[in-house]
Amino acid sequence: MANRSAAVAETPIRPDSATSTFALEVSGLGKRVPLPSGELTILDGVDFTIAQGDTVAIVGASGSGKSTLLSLMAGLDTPSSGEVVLDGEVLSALDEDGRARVRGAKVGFVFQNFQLLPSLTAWENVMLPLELRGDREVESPARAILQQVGLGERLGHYPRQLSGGEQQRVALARAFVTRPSLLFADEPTGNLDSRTGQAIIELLFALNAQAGTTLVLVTHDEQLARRCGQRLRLDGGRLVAHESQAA
Ligand SMILES: Nc1ncnc2c1ncn2[C@@H]1O[C@H](COP(=O)(O)OP(=O)(O)OP(=O)(O)O)[C@@H](O)[C@H]1O
Repeated sequence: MANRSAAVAETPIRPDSATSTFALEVSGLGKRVPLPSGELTILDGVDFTIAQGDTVAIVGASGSGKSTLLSLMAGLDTPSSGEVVLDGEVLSALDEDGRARVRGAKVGFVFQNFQLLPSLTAWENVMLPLELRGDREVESPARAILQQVGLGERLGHYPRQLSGGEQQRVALARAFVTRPSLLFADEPTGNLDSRTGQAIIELLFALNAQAGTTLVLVTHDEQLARRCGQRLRLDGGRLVAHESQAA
């Protein structure tokens, strides 16, 4: 674990864009879905701002709307009301192609269940976001970041040949290879044993420290939430607390 963090710290990386005052501005955000009997309100009137480089945990009981909020912030879903401004881009003003462009340029996303493509090797999985945005140079940056997460010897291995923690490190490498200014992670340690989860946490914060990437994490893990500079607490789809860590 210590060696992996040290390896990460050796090669500084910088996000391509970090120009706006706020990495994220969320105002009046609401999400409602139709039900046979009416409408379900998942999020209601959520407001907050996050500065570039902050580390933020979204916490709350199961069903409180955490994953929905994360998807809206990352432009993976569209709100019923309100607005998300991501690194200066008003997401609600964009169509799906526009949101995909913003995601490709500014956002990395880590899912709880890794979501690696099983038919691609670790290296190919990490090259994919670079290929999708049309980069000409894909092999070398993908190899470099896999080396940074300690998987330089496993480039040609398929997800089924990797442990859960190794797959999550590939997923982290895939999320970071585009040098996003914001990284969103939904329960990044949720499927891992505590020791492997701890290694992933160290890796996330090492990448944040060296690259200034804003981290926004949904988590039930109190230890991880305490490591973050801010905590957003949801209850029944409403933001009920926005706490900053004591220095
Ligand atoms: N597309 C949808 N259609 C209907 N209900 C939905 C939809 N998306 C989310 N929900 C409901 O909205 C509520 C909030 O869901 P969400 O996944 O955001 O919660 P969460 O806080 O992340 O929960 P958990 O901690 O269990 O993952 C849940 O009751 C969920 O069933």
